[in-house]
Amino acid sequence: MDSETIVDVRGLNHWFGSGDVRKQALFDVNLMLKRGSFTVLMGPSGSGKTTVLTLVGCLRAVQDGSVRLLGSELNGASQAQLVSLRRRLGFIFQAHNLHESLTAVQNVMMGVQVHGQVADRVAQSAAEHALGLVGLTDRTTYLPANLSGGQKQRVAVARALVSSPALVLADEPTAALDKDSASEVVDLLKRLGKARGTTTLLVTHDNRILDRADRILTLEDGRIVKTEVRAQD
Ligand SMILES: Nc1ncnc2c1ncn2[C@@H]1O[C@H](COP(=O)(O)OP(=O)(O)OP(=O)(O)O)[C@@H](O)[C@H]1O
Repeated sequence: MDSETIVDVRGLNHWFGSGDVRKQALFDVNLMLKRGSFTVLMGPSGSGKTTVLTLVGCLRAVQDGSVRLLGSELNGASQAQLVSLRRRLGFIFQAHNLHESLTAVQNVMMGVQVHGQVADRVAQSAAEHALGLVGLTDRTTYLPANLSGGQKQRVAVARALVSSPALVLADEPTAALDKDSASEVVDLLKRLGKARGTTTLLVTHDNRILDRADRILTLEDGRIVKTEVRAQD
């Protein structure tokens, strides 16, 4: 795998449950993400999108097939290896998952401090910078309760990007947002990702996002049934 390939998934199968209720959720999934690309994974509810994202994100164990992430094979990797790889990723979820008792800047600082011992002063300055990039310079001391849905999700984007992860995994990041906020959040992810060479894999039902993607993969019943490549500026 060359250094431009961030994720390489081959022949990935996955099952949930055991015995009579064992059910196959993924069938022979193959996908490759190149450095700096912005890929959207779409498909109906239950088609397996979140399962793919959680396997690539080291959030569940690979059962069958190969997932190479940043040059490391996840199938058979130890918990310690998975934890250390997970630290190199940024995650954004549908619900922003901010800590309600922490201000915007403190939430983003946590994105720096999960990576180990970083002086508060250094983490704070990185967090303030990241909040500036998402247009929230004047909201750094606000608690989540005093921010709009779009602003909270922008804080979540800042938190995911603050430590310059190689790969950002986003699961339905715009589901709870109105049209304008959704566009803003996706544009930010795309623009900041391109500027920093971050690779993005974004799971969505949201058709409003599709014109931003370099590549759109469609999953149905656990299989990738379509790959569309979009010309980008
Ligand atoms: N923890 C689990 N236990 C049992 N079955 C599961 C589990 N998680 C997912 N599944 C099943 O695996 C299949 C794929 O689910 P997954 O959540 O990946 O789909 P999805 O495309 O992300 O759906 P949605 O858009 O509704 O989030 C579904 O049939 C689902 O019911």
